[in-house]
Amino acid sequence: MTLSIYNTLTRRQEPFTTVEPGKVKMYYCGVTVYDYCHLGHARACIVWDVVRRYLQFIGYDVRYIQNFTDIDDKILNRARQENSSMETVAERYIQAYFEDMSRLGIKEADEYPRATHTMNGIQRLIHDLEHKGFAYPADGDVYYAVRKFDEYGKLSGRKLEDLQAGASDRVNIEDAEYQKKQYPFDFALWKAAKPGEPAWESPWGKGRPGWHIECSAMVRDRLGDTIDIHAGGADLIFPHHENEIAQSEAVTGKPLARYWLHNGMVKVDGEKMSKSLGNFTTIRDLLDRGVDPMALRLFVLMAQYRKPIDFTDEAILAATNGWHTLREGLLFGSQHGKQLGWENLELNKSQLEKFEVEKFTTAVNDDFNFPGGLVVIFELAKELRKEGNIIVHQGKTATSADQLWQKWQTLVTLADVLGLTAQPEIEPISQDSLSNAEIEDLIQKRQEARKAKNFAESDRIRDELLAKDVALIDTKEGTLWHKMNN
Ligand SMILES: Nc1ncnc2c1ncn2[C@@H]1O[C@H](COP(=O)(O)OP(=O)(O)OP(=O)(O)O)[C@@H](O)[C@H]1O
Ligand SMILES: [Zn+2]
Repeated sequence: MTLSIYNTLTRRQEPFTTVEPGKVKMYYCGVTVYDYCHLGHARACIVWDVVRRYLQFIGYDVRYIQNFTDIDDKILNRARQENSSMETVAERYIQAYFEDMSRLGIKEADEYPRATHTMNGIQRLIHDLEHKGFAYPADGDVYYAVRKFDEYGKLSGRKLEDLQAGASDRVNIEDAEYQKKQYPFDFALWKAAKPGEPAWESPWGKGRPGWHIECSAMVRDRLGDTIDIHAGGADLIFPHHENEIAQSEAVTGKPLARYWLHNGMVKVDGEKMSKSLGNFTTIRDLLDRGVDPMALRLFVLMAQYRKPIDFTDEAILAATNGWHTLREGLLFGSQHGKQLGWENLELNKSQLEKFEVEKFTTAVNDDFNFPGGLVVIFELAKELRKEGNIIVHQGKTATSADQLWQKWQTLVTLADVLGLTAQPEIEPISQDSLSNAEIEDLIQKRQEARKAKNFAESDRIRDELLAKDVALIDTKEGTLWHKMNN
């Protein structure tokens, strides 16, 4: 079975074919940099990282571009609050983005264009839109005339008439922007400079670009008129991606993207996790609480990528459990390889178990079914864990070293496609284990140390537990713990 994927644009699962054979051009709408990334961003970044890795695994040459939105009202508000500049805020959170994503093992994109670095491309596009009659200036702003683009609404399935009916009682006619627009759903391509805000020279006067135009300009500059995959969270389908299509396709007359892919939301109590709503947990908070980055990856990949997922402590604990099983399988080579006569542990793609690889690709080829791929990975990990136990307890196993080598190579290779890797040197597996009562006692002592603000002691206790394979997760309701070898 070859790869087929669900396309938001056609609302169908379709065979995957590319503009240029063997090559994939992919663009992902990245973060607006005004705060630390939360678990919703983690999901989006993990999903698209794994999609890219998988496409490479099945032989595509992938060019992957992800933007940073570094001009935005939210960034300006943040700069005002802390009495700094838009650049300072943006730089800080771009830096933080790279720190967090490297902890999660996200591969870097080929390029990270920023709105502030794309001013020529943005202005060229607005100029072309104006020239073709899709945009009109209004008092220093420039707006896109949505009624001029016949196909407006084709991605989201929303019709302008319905939008208008739904919004008539919510439109603020006092709003300055509203008064400049010829039609309420026209959107800003360029906004006239406001006092004290950063601004760029342009044919329409000093100002700054709207949000949607930056992505159209970046795609056009970096990847060309038609790309293969345009990705982002499902919250971006309308209006952001609808507007990107309207802008780009009005100018080029060609489809902006062959496939529109959208990841489902991370939710908290049924609501989207969001910076704006304030119901978020940052990636760094979660990892600093002791959750393994690979467990977070598993939390994301255990769900079909388009479906929403609820963030709960229990779900993270279940993923942590899964990760410890998988980790044991991945560490099989470093733990038992010497005894089995393996000289080095280098991976060799020609020595994989073809049948298992096929099961894995058959699963994932069905609309990036990563949970299906994980089933194959977990089967291998459990088999190797069992073999490891036999070796430890009986000194040897009846399975041949060659067979085990193939299994282990296959496991490590397939897990790596999902970005799941284990480091033996920083994750030693100890032999002596603690009783439940001893663990509870140490957790109690750690709580007391934390209450007394003796963080050195509380960290020491956490490390002591970790060295004995007991992981802690602090939650609002107290500390949960988990034995990593179970
Ligand atoms: N809760 C979520 N679950 C999954 N993906 C998300 C979530 N929130 C944001 N994303 C995705 O992350 C990427 C970057 O989002 P962006 O920086 O625009 O966040 P945002 O929506 O402005 O933030 P917020 O809504 O948290 O204020 C987008 O592709 C977006 O769809
Ligand atoms: Zn975008």
